[in-house]
Amino acid sequence: AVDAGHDVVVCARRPIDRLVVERADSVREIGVEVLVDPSAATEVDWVLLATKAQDAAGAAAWFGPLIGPGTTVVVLQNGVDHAERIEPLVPRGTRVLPALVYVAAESLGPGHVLHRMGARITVPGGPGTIAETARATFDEPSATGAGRISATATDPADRFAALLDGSWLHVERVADFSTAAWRKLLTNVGANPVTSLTMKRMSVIQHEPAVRDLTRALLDEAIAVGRAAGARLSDADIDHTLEIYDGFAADDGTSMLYDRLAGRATEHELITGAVVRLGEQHGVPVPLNRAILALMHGVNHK
Ligand SMILES: NC(=O)C1=CN([C@@H]2O[C@H](COP(=O)(O)OP(=O)(O)OC[C@H]3O[C@@H](n4cnc5c(N)ncnc54)[C@H](OP(=O)(O)O)[C@@H]3O)[C@@H](O)[C@H]2O)C=CC1
Ligand SMILES: CC(C)(CO)C(=O)C(=O)O
Repeated sequence: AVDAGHDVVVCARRPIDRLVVERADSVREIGVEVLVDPSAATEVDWVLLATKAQDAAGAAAWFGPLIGPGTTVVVLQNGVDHAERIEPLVPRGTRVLPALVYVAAESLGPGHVLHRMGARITVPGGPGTIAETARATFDEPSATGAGRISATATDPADRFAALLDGSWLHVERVADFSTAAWRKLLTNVGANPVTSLTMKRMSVIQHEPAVRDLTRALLDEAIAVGRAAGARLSDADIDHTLEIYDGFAADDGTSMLYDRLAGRATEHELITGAVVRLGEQHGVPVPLNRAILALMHGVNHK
């Protein structure tokens, strides 16, 4: 948003001296205002919510001062139920825009982020077809989903694309967001718990045959649940997701691994938990995801 020319205020829970984004070939300090006290915040056009799902309720103190009738809240989190999760926390009638984040980043400390790969954010609305989205990559959105944005756009998805126009991020707009959200969930259903449980990076899925077989089986169960829930997924999504995992560097991790390495709570309920809950709801057996969920509960046991 800074690159697109906007004033950005970071609402943090602890002071940050500098905001630094590191990439393989660059280190950049980003100029932003940082607030730590919600009473210092004022109404804004956009709230970009990027906490872990379990921290959203804790961040709700910011919503009162930040949100007014013209505000749109973009939920930049994993999972398949962004709006249902956040709507109870914001004033009734607030526009909530779910967003699928195809940006892999590792927090290296307060205000210090390592951007590993990806530049795509997918939101609901617009012309993008699901067949094309299936071919999109972390860096490149589908051609129709990234199409022209009208300067007078009123749809929240178009307005969000316009907001980030001129930045390095590509906002992709898709008509069938439910399928898109399930497809993004697949990128997490295998890699996130497997890396977090093994405490290993992507190479464990890329190169350890038994782990790869387990990952394939976790994806297979999740696809059956997604289809029962109405997502237009097919068996081809297993290979597509494994190709995505193979596209990571061997030492890339996942947000759930980074949380475990830092001793923080993990987002397993949002990912494996969603597959297990919806599997129960739709009568689809998910024994492997259920076992993985139990182990994630164990990892988070205090
Ligand atoms: N990391 C990744 O590669 C990807 C992550 N995602 C998803 O994006 C979302 C964000 O993940 P990620 O960026 O990894 O998360 P991080 O944990 O790195 O960042 C979340 C930030 O939220 C802050 N926060 C938590 N509670 C509050 C609060 N009450 N008030 C203000 N700030 C608060 C944290 O502050 P503090 O620093 O004090 O802990 C932290 O800086 C998750 O849903 C994740 O699944 C999706 C795709 C890729
Ligand atoms: C692994 C990645 C980048 C996508 O699979 C992700 O969404 C996460 O780390 O939570």
